[in-house]
Amino acid sequence: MNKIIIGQHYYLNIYTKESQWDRPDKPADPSGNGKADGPEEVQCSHLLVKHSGSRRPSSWREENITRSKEEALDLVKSYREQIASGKATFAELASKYSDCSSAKRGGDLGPFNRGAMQKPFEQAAFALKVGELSSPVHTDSGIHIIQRTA
Ligand SMILES: O=C(O)CN(Cc1ccccc1)C(=O)c1nc(-c2ccccc2)[nH]c1C(=O)O
Repeated sequence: MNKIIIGQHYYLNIYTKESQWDRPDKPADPSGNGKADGPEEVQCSHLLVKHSGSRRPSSWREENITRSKEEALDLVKSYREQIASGKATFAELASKYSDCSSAKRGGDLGPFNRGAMQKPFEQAAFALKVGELSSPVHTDSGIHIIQRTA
């Protein structure tokens, strides 16, 4: 149990809201990216593969999408592998295979804040570092690979 000494000054980082007894050895980082809850806004691209259980099993690619969820997951994993190994770029595969209308923009969704996307998508996107590829993400729309671009 730490002793509390009445009247002892402590130091508060006004950006990350963290406090400490010892005098900080460097100025606080105003971008607030030091700690706490991560970025306010991210920019991402995604590749969506819909399946028979998608809320809207239709897209610019295919009027009536009948593939199973398992088939969709196999496809998403294969696209992820091609991107991660450098065999193809994210934009090449998203523009050819994504069942989202953003396929026309290489999968780019532009910048967004928390609250804009379905929760599983948001959680995955905000946990990525810039340039990082997500694991397969399941939403009501289908199965996604997400790449954070900013
Ligand atoms: O889920 C639904 O009931 C229908 N949707 C939502 C939707 C439909 C058209 C445009 C944008 C979003 C989709 O299935 C969908 N979701 C997305 C999506 C999901 C997560 C992040 C970004 C886009 N794109 C699409 C699309 O057709 O183009």
